[in-house]
Amino acid sequence: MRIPVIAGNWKMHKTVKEALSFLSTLRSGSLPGNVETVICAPYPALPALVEAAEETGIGIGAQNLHWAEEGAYTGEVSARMLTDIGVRYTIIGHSERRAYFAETDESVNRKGKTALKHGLVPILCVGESLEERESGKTKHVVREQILRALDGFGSEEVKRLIVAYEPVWAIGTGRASTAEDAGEVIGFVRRTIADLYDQQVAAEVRILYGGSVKPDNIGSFLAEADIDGALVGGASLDPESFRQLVAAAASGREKG
Ligand SMILES: O=C[C@H](O)COP(=O)(O)O
Repeated sequence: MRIPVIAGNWKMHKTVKEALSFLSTLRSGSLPGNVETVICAPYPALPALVEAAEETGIGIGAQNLHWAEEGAYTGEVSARMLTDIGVRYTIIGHSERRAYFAETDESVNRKGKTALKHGLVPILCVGESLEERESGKTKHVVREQILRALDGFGSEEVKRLIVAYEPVWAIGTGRASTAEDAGEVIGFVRRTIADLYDQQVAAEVRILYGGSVKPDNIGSFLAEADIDGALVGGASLDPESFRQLVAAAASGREKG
């Protein structure tokens, strides 16, 4: 059975103080235990969040990492620096990094390998632009992103991955995909993984939807057989809204 995942991506929001205040509010209520709950925060907040999240069951993640072990890469952060402070997840290939920071499928692939080597769980983001969608290329684009990102990955590595399907046009726009469309693309991603590996591997990989997920629409996404949770931007910034997202995932049915 696949455990559902709710991952918040705070993007470039929250100082250390604001991050700790969020966690303190979140901790003041109960969080269900049968959901893998993750917060991907800006680097400066990570050490304090890891410490504050101890014994809460909440995993802390980065939003990016560098693929090299170490070296002359000004401004970058390595996998070892993240694991050293207790970070357990990292987003790779978010569309904002692809669009604004020249992230390529090749760098995403290298980052994924480095993350796995160091025991981090990569949250691999894929998704098509509006233009690609309107020209009927969604599945082609997503398949290519998956093939290139997973190039050279073994079955055991892929099982540890979390994939997030995030159509670029749905991110931060308030215009979410329909649950049916998202379910169809995510089913296609699972079949692509089954073709590349096998059914068992595909059945174990958690695949999330991301793009304008809110407490009032998450239920429809979670009702889709292949959708295992959500990667959430805006609605993860408020502790009450984030709690509602986690609660919705906890009340869903088991999948896989
Ligand atoms: O990583 C999260 C996504 O970019 C979704 O952001 P959003 O929920 O603000 O649309």
